[in-house]
Amino acid sequence: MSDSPAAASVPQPPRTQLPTDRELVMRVMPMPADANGNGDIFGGWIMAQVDLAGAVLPMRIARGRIATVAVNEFIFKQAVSVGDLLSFYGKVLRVGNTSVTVHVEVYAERNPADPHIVKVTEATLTYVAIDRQGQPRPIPKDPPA
Ligand SMILES: CCCCCCCCCCCCCCCC(=O)SCCNC(=O)CCNC(=O)[C@H](O)C(C)(C)COP(=O)(O)OP(=O)(O)OC[C@H]1O[C@@H](n2cnc3c(N)ncnc32)[C@H](O)[C@@H]1OP(=O)(O)O
Repeated sequence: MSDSPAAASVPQPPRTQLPTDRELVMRVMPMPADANGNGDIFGGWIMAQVDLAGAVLPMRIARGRIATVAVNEFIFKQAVSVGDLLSFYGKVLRVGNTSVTVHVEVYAERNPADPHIVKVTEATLTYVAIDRQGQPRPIPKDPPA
């Protein structure tokens, strides 16, 4: 019960708000099949979602095929639970000759009876624009038509 003294003493992650300075690139809700033996969501499942979400802005910029070349940083700040609504926000940090580096923040919306928004994960990833042979190609400089 949430109003018991024992539950009241369980530390809760800080409440926060969804960011307004970056772009919402993906939303997804983890399912029971994505959970580990503790009932939390597998870190590997979260990493796969971050890879997909992180690709959205670089793909727009590269205007074509890209490949993940590096996960520069990955932080699991809070556990994710079945039923959390996960929102992925992206921000471009750097556009190079052939690569785009993005920062992704993941927020969980949980507990509809007493809504909480919690930052659960953040990561920095680099994607490379590739041609049909899988070789790096220059990022287009001209704006899209
Ligand atoms: C319209 C829009 C809607 C979009 C809606 C989309 C929805 C979303 C779709 C999902 C889209 C798929 C998203 C998943 C994509 C995979 O899962 S890809 C699978 C996993 N990745 C791979 O298999 C890649 C394997 N690696 C390779 O093939 C080669 O290493 C690569 C990537 C072609 C690069 O080749 P290379 O010869 O190593 O490249 P190199 O010339 O040394 O460096 C190229 C650039 O990478 C940078 N780089 C190299 N190493 C590093 C490093 N360790 N750290 C940082 N940067 C590095 C270099 O600095 C260079 O950058 P620039 O200075 O040119 O800007």
